[in-house]
Amino acid sequence: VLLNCGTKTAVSRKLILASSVIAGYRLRLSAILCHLRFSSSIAADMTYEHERRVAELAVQRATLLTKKVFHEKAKGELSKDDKSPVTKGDFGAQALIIQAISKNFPEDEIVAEEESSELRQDSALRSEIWDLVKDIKLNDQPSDELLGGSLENEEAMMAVIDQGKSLGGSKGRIWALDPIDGTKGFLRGGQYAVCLALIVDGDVKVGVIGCPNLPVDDSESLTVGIGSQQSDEDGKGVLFSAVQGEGAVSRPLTSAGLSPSKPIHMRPVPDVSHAVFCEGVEAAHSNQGDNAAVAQRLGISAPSVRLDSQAKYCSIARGAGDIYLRLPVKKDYQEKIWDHAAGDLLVREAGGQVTDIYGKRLDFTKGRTLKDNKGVVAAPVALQDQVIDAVQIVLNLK
Ligand SMILES: Nc1ncnc2c1ncn2[C@@H]1O[C@H](COP(=O)(O)O)[C@@H](O)[C@H]1OP(=O)(O)O
Ligand SMILES: [Mg+2]
Repeated sequence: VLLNCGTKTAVSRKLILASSVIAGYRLRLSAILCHLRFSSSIAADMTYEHERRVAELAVQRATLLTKKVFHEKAKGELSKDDKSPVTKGDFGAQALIIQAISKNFPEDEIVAEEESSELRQDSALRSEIWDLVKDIKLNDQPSDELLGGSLENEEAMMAVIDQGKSLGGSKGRIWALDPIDGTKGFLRGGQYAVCLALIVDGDVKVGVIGCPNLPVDDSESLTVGIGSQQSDEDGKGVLFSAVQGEGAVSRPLTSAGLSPSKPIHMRPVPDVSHAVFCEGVEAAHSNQGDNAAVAQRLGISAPSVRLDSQAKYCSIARGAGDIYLRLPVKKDYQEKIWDHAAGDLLVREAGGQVTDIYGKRLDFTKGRTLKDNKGVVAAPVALQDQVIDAVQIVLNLK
């Protein structure tokens, strides 16, 4: 600009012109930046929506299989202490869910509870499971198509089951899957859950839990305890989900597409002595004596609500119960990541905190197990320190 200028006035005029051009560019640039920032904030809000939807539908579809197996058992088609319903449900649900994950997210790793060697040696069991798996569909074409259609044959089913062998770790996208959590509950007609979570670089980003035997009505769930046989009637079956930073929701399970969801929250507990605590039914999985001693120290006189599976995380996340205690029975037991990842996020997104007995957050970066944690303590954020304090006194940790 300056090279072509003649007089002083021309120079200053041209300088003014040049600076207004620059100002114009600046304005446009800031508008572009603003737009970019706005669209990236929308993008951030939408993050993991696809993963959540696929996970919700995959879990919902898998519960169709587990319920079918449960009905066969309930009709007496299987002997009472026959463990095969669990085996069929476990393998079948794992195959259906991994198939949906690997169709939609082929690069992702999967840490799942089962592997196919037992099936490879038992052709009768294999074909029974295949008969179930090949026919399970959501009664809603777009939802079914999103999950990527059916598996081709028994061999494909076993290959898909074995995609769950990842060793986990601190890097990358890793799904943690428990096809039937709470197998004892499943067998006795109590609570069980189909659980799926996406962990990214060690952080749980998405958590989905299907509880076919939990009442849709939250207020009824406190009455669901040991041996209550609340299974598989109308009004039962809840699908829970959470995405990090976006809260937690629940909706009734259906046999088709997703039903409308509602947000869920832990309930406020102004006085810890009024809290209701949940624990497992199985005395071998958590120390019920220590759990009771903690409750007593906190002044809680109400009896515990006993539920199998991650239904405990779900129950407190929706305010049907407040505290979940899982105090260790065996010193050397390492909790599995698929038993906790989805529930951990669900409770934290509903206003709770989840730690181990030392008050340390669950660490999902250590492989297939939570080897740096002991036990689980989940409570509303405001109560967590108080509960941990009581746990540490009871366990002589302080
Ligand atoms: N000693 C143990 N301590 C804690 N959890 C255990 C123990 N043994 C098994 N589990 C796991 O507890 C989970 C069920 O928990 P809950 O009692 O709350 O329903 C199951 O996934 C089961 O794993 P697995 O399936 O490998 O037996
Ligand atoms: Mg389990």
